[in-house]
Amino acid sequence: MQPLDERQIQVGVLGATGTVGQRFIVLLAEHPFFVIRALGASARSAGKTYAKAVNWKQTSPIPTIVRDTIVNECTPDQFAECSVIFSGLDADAAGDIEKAFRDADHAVFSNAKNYRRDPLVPLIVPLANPGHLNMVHQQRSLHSPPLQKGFIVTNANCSTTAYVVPLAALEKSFGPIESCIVTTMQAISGGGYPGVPSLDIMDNIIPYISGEEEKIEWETLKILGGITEADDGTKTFDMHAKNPLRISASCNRVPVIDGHTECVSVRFKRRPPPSPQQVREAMAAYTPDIQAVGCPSAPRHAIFVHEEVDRPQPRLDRYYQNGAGVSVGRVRQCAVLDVKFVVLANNVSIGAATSSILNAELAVMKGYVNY
Ligand SMILES: NC(=O)C1=CN([C@@H]2O[C@H](COP(=O)(O)OP(=O)(O)OC[C@H]3O[C@@H](n4cnc5c(N)ncnc54)[C@H](OP(=O)(O)O)[C@@H]3O)[C@@H](O)[C@H]2O)C=CC1
Ligand SMILES: N[C@@H](CC(=O)OP(=O)(O)O)C(=O)O
Repeated sequence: MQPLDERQIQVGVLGATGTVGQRFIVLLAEHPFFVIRALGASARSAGKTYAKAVNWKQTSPIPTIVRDTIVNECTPDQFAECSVIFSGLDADAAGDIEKAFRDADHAVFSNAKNYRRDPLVPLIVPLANPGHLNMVHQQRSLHSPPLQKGFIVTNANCSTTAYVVPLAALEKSFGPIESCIVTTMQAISGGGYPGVPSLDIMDNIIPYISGEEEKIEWETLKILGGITEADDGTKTFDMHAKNPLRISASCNRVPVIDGHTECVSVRFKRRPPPSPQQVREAMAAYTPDIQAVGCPSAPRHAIFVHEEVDRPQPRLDRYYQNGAGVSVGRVRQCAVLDVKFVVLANNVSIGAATSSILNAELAVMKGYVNY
């Protein structure tokens, strides 16, 4: 394990052996102030060294700082020294485990779907709605008993994350958006390891991903909606209720390993709508607040806008800004709605682990993490 200095914050990774967990390990091993202190996975892995427990699928070797770390079961007593907990847990296990860690006063940054709809839990895509982080005060104070340090923050479904970044840029410059149609082409790694059987996905497209369309349609409203504050100071997520946004999502699994590509059409409330060129310029200039705060994992540019007619492509563009930015291309007029474009995001980076790390960096910088 690395030596600690006063600037460093000890973190634990739950689901450390999984697809998202491995990406956490790669990113955290190089992090300027988070230091991996403890790893957790299922009873199948507990008691083994990380190198023995994991089926490592990354292109770089297992970082030496975790190779010989013994994997624990996911119980808070094994993570007492960790102020921050990153969760890449399977959703079947995440509900009870993440709650136990929050109740034990840990700051939990989760990728799982379990708490995304909780009215006190921020659902944060760091390149879109970092301001929702301030809901954690209310989450702590309404907890019984009130919590000093603990909270849960979730990131979104990886397909939601990809297209909500350009949507946030368009809302900011030309909003409100009135309606949106999105068709996804999702990578196999989105389903975790081993994922869809090779005989199903090779030479094929599967036009169904269980629960995915509903998640995209619902999560977008929470992310792009603001927070309403009542006279007594009580806050609620407004679910885009002031300007109802209609969304239709169609989801497909395609034979790509990493990188979700999505075709998006948008209609604005304002008439006349912005031109494709205005949309291109607004996306390229979009600067989310996390860049101003100086989060070390923030991409220099949130959205790269391609001029080439055949971009973005997963093989060429999924590592843009180390997987932390999104790539947009083919911005053009839509004959049915107003404007259409293609967006690509790395589902295991900004779609998962990178978003959690950015959310945690923001929480540290804003003073929400006590360590
Ligand atoms: N892959 C992606 O692109 C995205 C994934 N997500 C979400 O992130 C989470 C992780 O996904 P992914 O990495 O793909 O999944 P994987 O199936 O690859 O990994 C799941 C992890 O959870 C652990 N686990 C399973 N059951 C238990 C249990 N009962 N107790 C403790 N640990 C357990 C596994 O440990 P062990 O190895 O010991 O079995 C493994 O570390 C999921 O909730 C997923 O929905 C979100 C956005 C994108
Ligand atoms: N279902 C997504 C990944 C995922 O796990 O999503 P969620 O965390 O919303 O269940 C995909 O297959 O690409």
